[in-house]
Amino acid sequence: MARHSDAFIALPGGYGTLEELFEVITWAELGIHDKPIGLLNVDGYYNSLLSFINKAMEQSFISPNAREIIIFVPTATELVEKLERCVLYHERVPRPYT
Ligand SMILES: C/C(=C\CNc1ncnc2c1ncn2[C@@H]1O[C@H](COP(=O)(O)O)[C@@H](O)[C@H]1O)CO
Repeated sequence: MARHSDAFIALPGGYGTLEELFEVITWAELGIHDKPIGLLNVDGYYNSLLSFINKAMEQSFISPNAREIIIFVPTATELVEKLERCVLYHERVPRPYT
């Protein structure tokens, strides 16, 4: 399923959502895919996760480049716009893993 996707989107969710989210993030960090990953941050649901990730970056556990893997946006419209821009960009880049 991941291979056939153009992008990944996480809505507010629990352990299952977080597990799948971090799986595709770590795959991106490892270079297994270069597809955009969006978090729909409805009513600030993911604000505390964003703070934690920023703290991990400040303390050098997450690199600034890896921090940029995730797109945090509050609305579906904004998320689709940003993901479409990323997909258009990535379609111009050869994908060695496909
Ligand atoms: C082995 C893998 C995943 C194992 N976990 C799940 N597999 C299938 N469905 C799941 C898993 N965890 C949660 N779900 C369902 O998704 C919905 C949202 O879950 P959340 O915990 O509230 O985010 C819910 O319907 C769960 O039943 C492969 O990596």
